[in-house]
Amino acid sequence: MTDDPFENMLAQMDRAAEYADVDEGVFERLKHPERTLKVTLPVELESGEVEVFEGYRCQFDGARGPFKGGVRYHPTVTQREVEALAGWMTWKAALVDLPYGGAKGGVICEPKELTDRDLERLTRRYTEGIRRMIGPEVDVPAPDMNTNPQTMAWMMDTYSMYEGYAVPQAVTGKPLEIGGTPGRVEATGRGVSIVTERLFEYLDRDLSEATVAIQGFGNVGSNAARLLDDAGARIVATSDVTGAAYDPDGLDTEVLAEHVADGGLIEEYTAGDDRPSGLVTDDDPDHITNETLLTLDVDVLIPAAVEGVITADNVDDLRAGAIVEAANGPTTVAADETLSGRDVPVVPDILANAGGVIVSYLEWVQNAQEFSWPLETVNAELERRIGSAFDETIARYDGGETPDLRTAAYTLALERTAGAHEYRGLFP
Ligand SMILES: NC(=O)C1=CN([C@@H]2O[C@H](COP(=O)(O)OP(=O)(O)OC[C@H]3O[C@@H](n4cnc5c(N)ncnc54)[C@H](OP(=O)(O)O)[C@@H]3O)[C@@H](O)[C@H]2O)C=CC1
Ligand SMILES: O=C(O)CCC(=O)C(=O)O
Repeated sequence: MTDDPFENMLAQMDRAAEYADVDEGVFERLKHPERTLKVTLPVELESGEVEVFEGYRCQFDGARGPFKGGVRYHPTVTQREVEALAGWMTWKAALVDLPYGGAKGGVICEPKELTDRDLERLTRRYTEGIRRMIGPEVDVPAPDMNTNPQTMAWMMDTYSMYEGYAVPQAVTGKPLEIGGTPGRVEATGRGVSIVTERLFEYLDRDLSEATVAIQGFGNVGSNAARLLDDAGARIVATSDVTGAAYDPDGLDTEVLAEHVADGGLIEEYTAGDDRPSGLVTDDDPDHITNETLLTLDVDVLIPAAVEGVITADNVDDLRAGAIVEAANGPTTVAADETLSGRDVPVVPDILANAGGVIVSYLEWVQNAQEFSWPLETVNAELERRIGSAFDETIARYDGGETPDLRTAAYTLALERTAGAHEYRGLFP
């Protein structure tokens, strides 16, 4: 088995193809990204030093509509990773039935070592580099790891400067002041929370008695933690890259979020005195490794950081009752087969983390309409769309058509994407 995320995505497709009604020629086509642009990005840093970064934008498949997908800033970005992430975006958009194809962008950099001004220059350089490839009807970037509304504002501004007028619809995940939608910042975490609640309903288990461990406490992990906490679940562990905090009585997700927002590391987190949620614990949390967090005996494990963390090497040690994949690609195919054999429900990434792209779509629609919706409308539409994709996935799995939820989700996504290709035709 492989650590290569692209190979992992292909293996997931192969696994699902056994159960999907897809033309062989079209299926072969779907294994190849449409195009990937590699850009060289010289940036004069605030220190006066010039650093040359490398970035990518991959457009994986555009049969169903404009390409859509986030931009990641991370030291471990590779072309293959960006191509895998663009593939997963394609299956995600198809599964939740958005009129989009899939894309992804990435820049190899360590954002923690860059100042805000460095990040702005890098973002503007990157946007200029991929400018000819993106646009409201062509390819619409959004946030992913280590990018945020400010990054999207710089992208929107750079794109707009070249067009000569403001083009809010060119990116999503923007600040409200320039055409962002209420609800996008927390949308991915909200979607994770909704599908976890739906899974518990389906399994006839009680979420208010459930313990949850979340790897990663960034945008997605922290919002999922807060919303699941609000839904009554007990968040017993979470982490950043430095390590995890674990308290079997439950962590105070509000205090923890403040600690992280103030620049604190999870490995430094202590319970402190200020507990606004009223949660009572006497002790500071234990500090454990990210690897140990994955093996905790919890009702739900939510990987919400990087890909390839649940593998053949640790799957036998996993004790979680269910897995909800907030991160993209956290489980390798080898581990997946073991979990499927053990009947551990795994809500796949293309469903579990689709809340982000759903609300990005709602932002894009509002920009096109030059009209803005209230938060309640956005959240209700998110819940309706992700709930409906959840029901369709369950219907395919529960009827015995597929061995697990991932295969069920992939068969739906592959059939929809292949169907678009069949109607449009493979040849110009
Ligand atoms: N943002 C979005 O809307 C969407 C994101 N996703 C996926 O969700 C995942 C998280 O994204 P997001 O929350 O936006 O990213 P953030 O950058 O906001 O947060 C990432 C979190 O993961 C931690 N982390 C990074 N590397 C590791 C590692 N090697 N081991 C353990 N923890 C690590 C980070 O710690 P530290 O802060 O110390 O670096 C941080 O807590 C990604 O897989 C992303 O692709 C999916 C759909 C949409
Ligand atoms: O909001 C979007 O358009 C895409 C978010 C994203 O990158 C993802 O779902 O992985």
